[in-house]
Amino acid sequence: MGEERWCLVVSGQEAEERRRRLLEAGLLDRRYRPRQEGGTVLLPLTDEFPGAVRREFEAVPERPNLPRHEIVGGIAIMQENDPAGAGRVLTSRPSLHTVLFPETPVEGEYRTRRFAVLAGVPATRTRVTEYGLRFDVDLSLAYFSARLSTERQRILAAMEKGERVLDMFAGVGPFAITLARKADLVVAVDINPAAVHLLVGNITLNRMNNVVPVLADAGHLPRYGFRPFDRVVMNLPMAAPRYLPEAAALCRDGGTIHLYALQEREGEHLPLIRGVTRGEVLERRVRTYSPGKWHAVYDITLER
Ligand SMILES: C[S@@+](CC[C@H](N)C(=O)[O-])C[C@H]1O[C@@H](n2cnc3c(N)ncnc32)[C@H](O)[C@@H]1O
Repeated sequence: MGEERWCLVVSGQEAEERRRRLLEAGLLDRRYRPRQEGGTVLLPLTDEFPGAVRREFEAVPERPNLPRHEIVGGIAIMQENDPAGAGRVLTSRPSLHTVLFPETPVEGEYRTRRFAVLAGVPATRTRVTEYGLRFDVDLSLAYFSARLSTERQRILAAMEKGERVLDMFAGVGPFAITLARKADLVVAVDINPAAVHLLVGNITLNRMNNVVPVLADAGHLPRYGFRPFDRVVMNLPMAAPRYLPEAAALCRDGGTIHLYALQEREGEHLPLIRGVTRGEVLERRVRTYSPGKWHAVYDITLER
């Protein structure tokens, strides 16, 4: 069949999480294709590892040198306006139906982009699978980024079962629906009607009966009489700090606020956070936005 390699044998359920962790640690051998054996998944390793066993693997066929792109479901988003390269990207994976080039940056209140179609069928709508959940997205109508999937899993892991969660800037629902796996209730708010329309579809698609979609301005939420939440997610890096007073008013004492913010200095938003809240604050870098600027997340645990 193939070549004998070291590998880890994991259950189907934990395969995606283990694959991601091995990849992050540089231990997954990407030259070979993971494969199933009975009810288990075999993950090829770059080296011998405690618990590793020897199995045969098929090598992944070499890909032609492709231009840089990001994949969102069946759509590839190119970094350069390169129609010839787009054609090669399109044929590199059978799952792709469209290759787009962003003509604008992420902009406006709805945080959307305008795209040119470089190859494939002219579409901005696609279905994304993330950790077993499915999301219908339309990249020209509502924001979506697959790059935040690790963040969603981090918050899910930090949650207790049965929490009440508020997602103040929910978009098509990736945080809200992910966190609904553990939450008792998730209130998912967005100001963009197209995002809320997709969110409603995604709630149905994932058979969630504990997510309440709300079309509203997050700044108006304190006046709607919600009972305080255990956790508030604020994923609007350009402007979320402005809404911290509302988030603090909606979060219970001892609850947690996850504030995503764009910054160019460590601790840039700490003075504002200290001015509005009391409690423990942990700051982490999430991803680079542009040279010298990054998205940070501040996990704020309110004092009891
Ligand atoms: C960066 S996107 C994040 C969406 C989603 N959390 C995700 O991870 O895909 C921010 C979202 O906030 C929404 N938004 C912007 N201003 C808002 C406001 N004042 N109230 C509620 N939603 C708002 C936008 O429409 C957009 O969908």
